[in-house]
Amino acid sequence: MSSTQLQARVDELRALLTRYNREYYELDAPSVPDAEYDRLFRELKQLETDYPEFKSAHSPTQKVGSAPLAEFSQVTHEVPMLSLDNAFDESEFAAFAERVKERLDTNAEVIYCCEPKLDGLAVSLLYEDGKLVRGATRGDGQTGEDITQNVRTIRNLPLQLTGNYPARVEVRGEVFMPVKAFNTYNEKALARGDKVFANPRNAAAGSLRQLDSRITAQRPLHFYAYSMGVVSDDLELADSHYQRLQQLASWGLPISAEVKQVEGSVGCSAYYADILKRRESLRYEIDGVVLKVDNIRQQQDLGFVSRAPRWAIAWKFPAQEEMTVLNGVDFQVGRTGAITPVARLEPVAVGGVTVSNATLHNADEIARLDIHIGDTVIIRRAGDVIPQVVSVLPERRPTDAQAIVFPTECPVCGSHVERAEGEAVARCTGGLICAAQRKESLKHFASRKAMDIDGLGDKLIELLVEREWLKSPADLYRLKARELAMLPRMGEKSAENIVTAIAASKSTTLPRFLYALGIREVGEATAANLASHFASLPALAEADQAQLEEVSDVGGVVASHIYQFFREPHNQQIIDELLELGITWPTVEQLTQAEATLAGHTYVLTGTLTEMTRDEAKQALQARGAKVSGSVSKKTTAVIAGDAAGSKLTKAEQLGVPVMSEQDLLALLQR
Ligand SMILES: NC(=O)c1ccc[n+]([C@@H]2O[C@H](COP(=O)([O-])OP(=O)(O)OC[C@H]3O[C@@H](n4cnc5c(N)ncnc54)[C@H](O)[C@@H]3O)[C@@H](O)[C@H]2O)c1
Ligand SMILES: [Zn+2]
Repeated sequence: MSSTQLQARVDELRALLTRYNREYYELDAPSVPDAEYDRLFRELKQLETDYPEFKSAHSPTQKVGSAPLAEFSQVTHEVPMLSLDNAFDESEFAAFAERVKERLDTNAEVIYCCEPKLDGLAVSLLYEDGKLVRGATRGDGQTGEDITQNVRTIRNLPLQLTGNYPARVEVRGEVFMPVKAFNTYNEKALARGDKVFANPRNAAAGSLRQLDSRITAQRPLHFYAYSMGVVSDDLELADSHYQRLQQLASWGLPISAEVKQVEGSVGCSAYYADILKRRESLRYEIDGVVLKVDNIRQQQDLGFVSRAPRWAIAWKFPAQEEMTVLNGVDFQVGRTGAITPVARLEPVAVGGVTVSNATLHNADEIARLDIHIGDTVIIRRAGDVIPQVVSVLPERRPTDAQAIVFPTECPVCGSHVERAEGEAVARCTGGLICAAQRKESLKHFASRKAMDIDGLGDKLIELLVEREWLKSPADLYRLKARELAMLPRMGEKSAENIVTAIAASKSTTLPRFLYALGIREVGEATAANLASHFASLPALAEADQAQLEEVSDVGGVVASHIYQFFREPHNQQIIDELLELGITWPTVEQLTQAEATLAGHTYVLTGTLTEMTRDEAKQALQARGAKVSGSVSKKTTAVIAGDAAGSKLTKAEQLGVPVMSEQDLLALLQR
């Protein structure tokens, strides 16, 4: 590279890092993963080392954090709050440990204090006479933001010290959001339609740096102390960092249970390996371990460089977030027909493994991320959880990026895909024939409240599906005892029993058969209502949406599920096969005209009845052909109001729907 090219690269790196610092420290909304930031930072540092003419005190490599936001009052740190140097692998850590020994001019093993590197944000807490009087962020290391009111809301942070504490002490530590709390917070935010946080570190920073401390108070933040700033001299401090942490603990300050004293670089390596192994089981997210020379005198001998102490290093774990390119999207069909978009990624190492797939959850998530094929995306893989797409880098979108089109047909069976109103999940409607759903729909079909096939357990169904003996419920009725008997652990006798039970299930009832079909949201009760309303299967299959909604307990969503089910030719075909194979039921008695005195009327029950329960009233009305609905509309014939009737009564009055008393109801039922 020519000197002009080098200068251009240095300028570019500085501009990028300055921008990323602002996004990360000031806005709590980074646009690139830490791994990318770290790569650029190291590249710049290397260039500045190799070509000292590019060195500058204004370079991001010489600075800590970012300037405090003007919205907050400012706090000047009496002792600067620094950053830490990083090691990304064993050899970098070994080089650090060597340098420490050389600088201390010792051959003896150095004692280290090892701590988890909590991934949150650094705070400074000032205690005077044991009382918390001020809390501040690190800011640019010299000046931070006054967040006293906010830190006061952190539950495990003492407002008053206990035991034998010094008159004045500045405590430093990390504020973070435990992983479980972070997940719960995001789930709720998603349900409310609020902004979600990309990771626990952003959640902690965004929650703590609020102008309104009431918002901070609602966020599940946590604090661990890891060092001291200035301390008044009325109390003697230990000359070991580890011992000082114990002193902090004795004053009531929470410290991590993972803090450990070890000998030399061998001890540090073992600590690193142990914590890395347990990383996922810790309650909080960590991005590495911090290894500190334990002896305070040795710390002082080693001193500082511009942005970090020479006596400590952050040995980072493999990053849990990385960036890569979205090459395409596949749509997978789950056991219940739910269709999940899966991102096909350019393979990338995340959290120590190569990731080439990530879930995109559903169509809403695709819209929320505004993700296109060809986009550069940030992937997060924490623990055993399926990798997630956190965000998209819109500025890196290529011109030929393609929008993601959700399929209208099931990729497995070709059935129509349905997405119910108000639901995030899209589903395949081919429940009976869809290979992806075969096991579940067959288990349901055979279950006790459905076709009630004795002896046909879940395990056997799974085996039969795996062997492809069962592709649809109709295949059940074609099974031969002789074939079944060849299965492992199946005697001739039990094979015969099963075939007999299958044959016996042929004579069933219409409600059972409807329930067995596994139409979404059609439970036993709805199946029974459908059967008595339509009396025959063809009548039900031909009913339109409005006719279906006339059935008691059938609302718009259920009606649409039923309607769609019978529009699917595959489903109709299986039903025909089943009937041909001999499934029968006694004709359902439709109400005679004489019995159906209330046919075509819809009633709504509200309040407490005295002569009967609401359920009894409902059954009595339904027995006379009426529909009983849960909500009042213009179509309601009348609202029957018992004692303490509420909003439904008001609604009826607003809509001009007649209101009847319990006495009126009794009279109606007498007719
Ligand atoms: N994604 C981005 O755009 C972006 C931008 C800026 C910074 N960053 C990330 O932040 C890092 C730099 O941040 P930094 O200057 O805060 O340094 P750092 O996070 O690498 O290390 C210093 C910090 O570690 C924390 N810490 C946690 N546990 C500790 C312990 N036991 N003892 C001492 N300190 C402990 C403290 O908050 C301290 O300030 C980068 O390496 C990068 O990963 C990312
Ligand atoms: Zn399907």
